[in-house]
Order: sequence, then structure tokens, then C-alpha cells
Amino acid sequence: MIIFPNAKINIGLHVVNRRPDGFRNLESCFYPVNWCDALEIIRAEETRFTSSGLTIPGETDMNLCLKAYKLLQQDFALPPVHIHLHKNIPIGAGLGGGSADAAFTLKLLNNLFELNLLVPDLENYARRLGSDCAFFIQNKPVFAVEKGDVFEPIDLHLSGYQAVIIYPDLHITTAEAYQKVVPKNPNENLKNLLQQPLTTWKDGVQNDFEEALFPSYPVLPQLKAYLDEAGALYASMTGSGSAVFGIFPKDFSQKLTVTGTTYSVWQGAL
Ligand SMILES: C[C@@](CO)(OP(=O)(O)O)[C@H](O)COP(=O)(O)OP(=O)(O)OC[C@H]1O[C@@H](n2ccc(N)nc2=O)[C@H](O)[C@@H]1O
Ligand SMILES: Nc1ncnc2c1ncn2[C@@H]1O[C@H](COP(=O)(O)OP(=O)(O)O)[C@@H](O)[C@H]1O
Repeated sequence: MIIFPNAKINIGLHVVNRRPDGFRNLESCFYPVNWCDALEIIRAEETRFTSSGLTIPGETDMNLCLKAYKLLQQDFALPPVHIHLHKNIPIGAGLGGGSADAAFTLKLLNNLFELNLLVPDLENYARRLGSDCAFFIQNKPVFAVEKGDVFEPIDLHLSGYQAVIIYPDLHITTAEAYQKVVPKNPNENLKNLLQQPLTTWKDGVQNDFEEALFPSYPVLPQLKAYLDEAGALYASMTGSGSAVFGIFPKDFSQKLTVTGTTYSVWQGAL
């Protein structure tokens, strides 16, 4: 069985305060985008994980697909499997690629072995694998709060727009980004701002990680300015970076490129 885990972007992100467990409470709109990996799981003689495409840092045993399989194995007698991941979503990009792989592994195993897990069950398993994993179970736009794993509905339909996402080949770990950000009570009500016309977002919809990371990584504000100048209605870094996205009208026909670099660019409908 094969499926295609997709990335996400954060439209606005407030790091609100530090929690007793060391994590931060945040608020952010998580929005799925169609930049995808490919994940195949089949029965095998013994359990193994292989990958192709982009090189994934870290030991194979630490891969989130394998972690997801082992988590379910604690509660279900799963047969051995071969998991193959073709990695395409940039890593350390704020696009949630590893979390998507973990959540889609849970969903795929649930279907393949008819475990009959419901959405809340899958979300609970996902929460144990990473803060933003649970989002990818339902994989629809939400307003995320607490650790980014509790969801409120949001009425946001961007199907009339397209996104351009640029990854500047710069791996920023989530842990580094959280160390640099100073939590603060938001001045703006993000949920209300997102209900205003998209053309007004430039004035108030902010990602707090920008202030924390832009001074150390000047390429990030440069890319944001590039997207603004190209005609983005709204541009921002996503999550803890380093990918930067712009939202453009659907009829924006220019193909944006960044020459002379190893940057990756994805352009597609929202
Ligand atoms: C920043 C966000 C925004 O959507 O996404 P990315 O930019 O990584 O995609 C998420 O909060 C990333 O979630 P995720 O990547 O699952 O983080 P985890 O593996 O759970 O945690 C990695 C580390 O980040 C910090 N962390 C994470 C989430 C959170 N609410 N508070 C934190 O302080 C902790 O130091 C933790 O050890
Ligand atoms: N399937 C996977 N894909 C990507 N990264 C993974 C995966 N499994 C484990 N990881 C680990 O997670 C880290 C980054 O995860 P990822 O979610 O891609 O980043 P981001 O925080 O930018 O969304 C990598 O450095 C890697 O060590």
C-alpha cells in the first residue's frame, strides 16, 4: 500500500509561554500543502526501513516511520513489514515532513491491518511521536493551540490561491529555533486576523520565529522580500524555518526561480 504524506505551512505563529513540561504553548494556523513524500508499506519476512531521495539525518532506527510502527506494535500484534520512504519534502524546513511521515504511517498501518482505530485514537498515538504529528491525521486547515496538538476549527479557504515555497538549503532544528524565541503574550488575536481579507494579513499576521531567527540568517528576510517583490499577497517563514512561503493569486503565472544556488522551490495550488 502506498500513500503520499504532504507538508504543512504555518500561517501566523505565536509562541505564547513556557509550559511546566518544558515545551511552549503556541497558537498557529496549520495549512496542508501538496509538497509530498511517497511512503510504501508491505508485509515482509522481517521489519526493515529503507529510504531514497533526500538524505535523512540520524540513525535509521530513529526514523519517525519506524517509531510509528513500533508504537502501534506495543498495542497490536503487527506482522513484520518493509517500510520504504521516498523523501522529497525538505528537512529542517518548518514544513513538518517528518511528522507527516509518522502520522501517515499510523494511518496506513491502520488501513493495511484493519486495526479499526478512529481519528481520536490515531491523534493520541500521533501526539506521542511529535507535537505537530496529530495535525496530519485529519490533515485539514486548523487553528492549533497548546503544544500545537490541540485543534480548534478555522473557516479558512485558500483554494483560490497558490503558494510558492522556497527552501534555502539551510537546516534549522526545531529545538534551536525554540531556544532562540522569547515567548510573549500576543498583541494581536491571530484567529480574528485570519478571518479578515488575505490582503490585510501583511499588517498583522506574524510568525514569532522570524524575529528570533532573521538576525542570524539574513537569507531568510531576503527570501521574504523576494516573494513580496514578486507580488505575494502575503509572505512568511513557516514554523521554525527555514522555508519561506508566499501566497499568490491563482492566475499568477510567473515561475519563480532562484538561480545559482541549491535552493528547492515548490509552486502549486493551495
Ligand atoms: C515549530 C513547529 C510549528 O508547527 O513546527 P516545525 O517548524 O518544526 O515544522 C512545531 O511546534 C514543532 O513541532 P515538532 O517538530 O513536532 O516538535 P517536537 O518534535 O515535539 O519537539 C522538538 C523540540 O521543540 C521544542 N518544542 C516543540 C513544540 C512545542 N510546542 N514547544 C517546544 O518547546 C522542544 O524543545 C522539543 O524538544
Ligand atoms: N521521516 C523523516 N523525515 C524527515 N526527518 C525525520 C524523519 N524521521 C526522523 N527525522 C528527524 O527529524 C528531523 C526534522 O524533522 P522535519 O519534521 O522534517 O523538520 P521540520 O521541523 O522542519 O518540519 C530530522 O533532522 C531527522 O533527524
